Amino acid sequence: MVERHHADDPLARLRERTPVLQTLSEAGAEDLPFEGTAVAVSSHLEPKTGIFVETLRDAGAEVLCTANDPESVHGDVVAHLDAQPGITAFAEPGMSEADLDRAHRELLDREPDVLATDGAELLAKLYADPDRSTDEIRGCTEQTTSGVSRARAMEADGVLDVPVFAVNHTPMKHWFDNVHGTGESALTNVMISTNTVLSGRTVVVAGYGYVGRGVATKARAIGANTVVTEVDPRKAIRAHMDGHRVLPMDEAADVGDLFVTATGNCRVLRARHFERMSDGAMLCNVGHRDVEVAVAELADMATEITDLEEGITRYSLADGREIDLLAEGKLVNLTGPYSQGHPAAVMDSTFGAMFLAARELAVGTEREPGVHQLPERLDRDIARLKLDALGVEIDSLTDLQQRYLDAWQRDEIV
Ligand SMILES: NC(=O)c1ccc[n+]([C@@H]2O[C@H](COP(=O)([O-])OP(=O)(O)OC[C@H]3O[C@@H](n4cnc5c(N)ncnc54)[C@H](O)[C@@H]3O)[C@@H](O)[C@H]2O)c1
Repeated sequence: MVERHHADDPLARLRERTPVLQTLSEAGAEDLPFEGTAVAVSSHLEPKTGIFVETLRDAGAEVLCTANDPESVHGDVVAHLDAQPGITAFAEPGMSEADLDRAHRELLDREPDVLATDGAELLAKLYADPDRSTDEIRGCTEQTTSGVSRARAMEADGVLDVPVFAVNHTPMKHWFDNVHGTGESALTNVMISTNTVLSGRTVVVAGYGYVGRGVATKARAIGANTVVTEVDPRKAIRAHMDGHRVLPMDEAADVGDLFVTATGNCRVLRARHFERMSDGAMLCNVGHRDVEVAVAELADMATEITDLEEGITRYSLADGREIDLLAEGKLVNLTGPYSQGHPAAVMDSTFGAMFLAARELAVGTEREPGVHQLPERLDRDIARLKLDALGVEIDSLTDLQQRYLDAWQRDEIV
């Protein structure tokens, strides 16, 4: 992980590159929509999250921030945030999973009104403790695919009694963040940390959702041969029609040079696949935490495990093959040695959508418990702010065009 060294303000450089959040921050400082509201932010505590936290605070919130992954806590960001009025950090660099668990409990003891989560861990902790009341919680806004599926699982179990906005599922999030942000940052990290050229190599991508599609498309764009594995027939045909080779993982294991898991699922790469991989194969994960590669099975097969360099662990197998695991099977774009997460330009719209979702929970009409789509008007608001920031202008419908689209007897109009 790269610590930044802007002595006085580690967020300074990123403020310039997050125009959507800066606009929301300026408007929020006038209206103070979050006044009297405590917002708990649980995310990767790195600079872009820091900007999000400041934006909420500028708009009147008391912000309680914590990590969702101990590996992605940036000490300079935490110190900078914690020193500001209206912000309390419940995280520290080098913390263990047990420390993080304790930090989450301490944060929840402060009884936040709104949760803004990445992975829904804080939401799950809330319901895991039967002594905690959710009566005063106005809702949660969830940023990522895995967190939304977790919230849906809570809803299906009849546990969830607050509204959750599935921010991941709004177009202004997953069209850009999952596809371009993860796609580019994952491959960049692999190439830098392994000093590898991917052109001409075979990249196997497990999962062809938004993230997998981004990784596979960008890998092919830089000259790699791409193979996709899937369990959903529609996603598989989409990958096929997009020009990737689709194979079961048992066969893909034979041909891959680099394997990238992007499924949100567990044990996608496991012993039966490691047995077939070629010498020098590299494995990494950009999907869900550290469960997509069965690292313990790889360790069981190894006669020697060497920390080759930061972020690369080499597993030497009895038959002489060596397999390199990147970032210990954790998210390579967020916890790898050179990781800076997603580019600021992408997180600007993601956190912009998170901000509007949290504001809707704080001051909008009360919603039923359950998982909700972000209202389309808010998604469009983010798109407009983003276009303004880019200086890109678009056309608008003429009155006649609008009437034409609204009519079913169209011959009378044209
Ligand atoms: N690293 C990051 O910065 C980052 C950013 C965004 C999302 N994510 C995570 O990436 C994961 C994928 O997100 P998404 O938006 O693409 O989700 P998605 O639901 O659109 O796609 C996941 C795909 O994986 C497939 N899949 C499930 N199990 C599989 C298996 N065993 N083998 C092959 N394919 C399988 C599914 O059919 C689906 O098509 C999630 O865990 C999400 O939280 C990570």
